[in-house]
Amino acid sequence: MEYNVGDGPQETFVYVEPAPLDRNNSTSPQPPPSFSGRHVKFFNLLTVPIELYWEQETKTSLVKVLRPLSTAGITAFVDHVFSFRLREVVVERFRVRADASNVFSIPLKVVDRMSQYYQLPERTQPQEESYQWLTKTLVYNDFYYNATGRSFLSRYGRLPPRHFMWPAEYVGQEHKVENWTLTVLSCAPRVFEVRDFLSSTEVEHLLHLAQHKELQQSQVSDNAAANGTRSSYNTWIGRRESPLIEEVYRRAYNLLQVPHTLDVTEPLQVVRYRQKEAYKMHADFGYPDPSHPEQPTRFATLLLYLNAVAHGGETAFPLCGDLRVRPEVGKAVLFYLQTPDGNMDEKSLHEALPVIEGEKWLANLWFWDPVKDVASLQ
Ligand SMILES: O=C(O)CCC(=O)C(=O)O
Ligand SMILES: [Fe+2]
Repeated sequence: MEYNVGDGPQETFVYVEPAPLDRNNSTSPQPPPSFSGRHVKFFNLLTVPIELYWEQETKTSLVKVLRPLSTAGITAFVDHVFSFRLREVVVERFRVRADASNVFSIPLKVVDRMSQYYQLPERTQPQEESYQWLTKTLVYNDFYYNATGRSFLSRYGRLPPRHFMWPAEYVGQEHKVENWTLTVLSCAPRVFEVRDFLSSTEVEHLLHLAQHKELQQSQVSDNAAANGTRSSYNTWIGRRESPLIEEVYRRAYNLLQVPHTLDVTEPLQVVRYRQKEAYKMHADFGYPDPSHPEQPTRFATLLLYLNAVAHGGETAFPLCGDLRVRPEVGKAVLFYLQTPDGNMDEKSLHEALPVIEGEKWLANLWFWDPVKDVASLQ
């Protein structure tokens, strides 16, 4: 794709999603989404915090406060309206669209005028750097959206993922790693299942370790918006807690073909959902500080199901038809959070449906690209 973000014409590789194939190599249409929502990314280009509100007919509610020169992402429904407010004044309104990019900012041409009008502080040197990256990203997003039909949810200049990605050319395609088989459940996003990834001894061991720790109410990074988003409890299990756990990590690294030497994962997060508990639609990736040269963020999620749920509790991927994965003891599900050009994959939005009967136990293992750097997230 050719583009120009102000440094002269340039060319780059962008990922255009291929039509999925069926087993006979003929193209089959991508199933339509069963969810009328989108991932929405907001940019604050000002040197002061900006408040993001959700505007409903009868009330408005604060979603979050964006720090100066930062970005934030949320999941929202098409046609919902949001606003930026500065000193209680609405400075911009945005409507979530089904047929356009949902990357939103105060228009570039009014940033300076607005800064003067409100007598905002001048940009410091690090803020100036972030400002340059963010404005280039906004310009790049227009080119990217035209070429790919997707919003550019990464930062301009971010490299493609350094890690290997398994191809997903058709549903049912299989890849073998050691004694395990990755079976493609969806091509966009790339979702794979691996049955019997954990032995029953490993599952019992993980449950045993988790049950002996104190479970905490699950958190999400953006608290204000998240009230009611995630109702489960969880705890964390580090790699070195036992030889059996170390073996699970080793196998997971092999499954994804990522280097063992790098600190590419977070600790295992074991989650318990009781009846009615759920995790509403969300993205697992986050946004690093725009000035961070590596732009570290989550790259892939490996879900490990630790029990079979009597009723409910499926993991749903509603932006690729209505894929629902049923928990089964020892089953793993791998999905990528990025596309091969380093963009964040909006289609990886997913949801843990409410448990209707029984309990659900699951572990998340999050892989980072290039390496874990939680402190970089805004
Ligand atoms: O519980 C599940 O099925 C998915 C959990 C999840 O998406 C998360 O914890 O980020
Ligand atoms: Fe998730």
